[in-house]
Amino acid sequence: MSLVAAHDLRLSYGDTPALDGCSLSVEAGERVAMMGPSGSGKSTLLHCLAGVLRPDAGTVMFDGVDVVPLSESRRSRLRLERMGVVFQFGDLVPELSLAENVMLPAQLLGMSSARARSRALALLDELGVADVAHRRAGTVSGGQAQRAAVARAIVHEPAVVYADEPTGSLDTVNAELVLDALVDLTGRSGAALVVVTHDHQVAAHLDRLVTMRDGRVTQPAGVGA
Ligand SMILES: Nc1ncnc2c1ncn2[C@@H]1O[C@H](COP(=O)(O)OP(=O)(O)OP(=O)(O)O)[C@@H](O)[C@H]1O
Repeated sequence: MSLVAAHDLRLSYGDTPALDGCSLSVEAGERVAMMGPSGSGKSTLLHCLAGVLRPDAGTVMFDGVDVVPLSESRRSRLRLERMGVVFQFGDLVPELSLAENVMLPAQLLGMSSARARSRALALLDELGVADVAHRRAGTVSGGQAQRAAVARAIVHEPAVVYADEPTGSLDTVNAELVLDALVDLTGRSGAALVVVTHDHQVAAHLDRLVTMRDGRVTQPAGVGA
């Protein structure tokens, strides 16, 4: 059984179809790059997989449970317990320090402050931002914030991390650092990873590339050629 299995998803924003019979499966521990033209539905799919958006039709099985019919609070709880998310512009709490932001999911899941703090600091150290761990998130650079967002997505050892253009707002050096960190940390923890990217080099580092077009996952042209 796949860890994630989305089947025949349909979702429209008013008259605009974003997903049109979209299906995707992700195995436990598998790392998948998702590419496709702007507007092809990548973000919408990721948000459905993470249970943030509810499709108009279709199923999103996560570890054997269809998340679509679940209440918003149950989807939030499942996301907190089993998933990590990183979005393009991060979404850290600006008034909290980087360390406090990273600690949040672990603390919400009942980890003691001391243990959550030491895990957060170890991750931030590994990501090269230990020196700014105590700075408020609103006062650090985009690259530093994005590395903290990666740490926050992984601190509670989720089964899957969804990353939506996590490096889109970063320069090349920071983009590489953030992606390397995502790939490395998910690899070591055994988490699956689905990352939306426009960068073919990133895709080349992952287990599988899927492309989206017109609200559907298609096979990439030329695979195996
Ligand atoms: N909140 C929204 N309201 C209305 N239409 C939306 C909304 N979000 C997305 N859309 C539309 O849904 C379609 C799919 O958008 P989506 O953001 O999922 O694509 P994407 O592949 O992630 O694009 P990009 O690479 O530009 O981020 C597009 O036609 C887009 O304009």
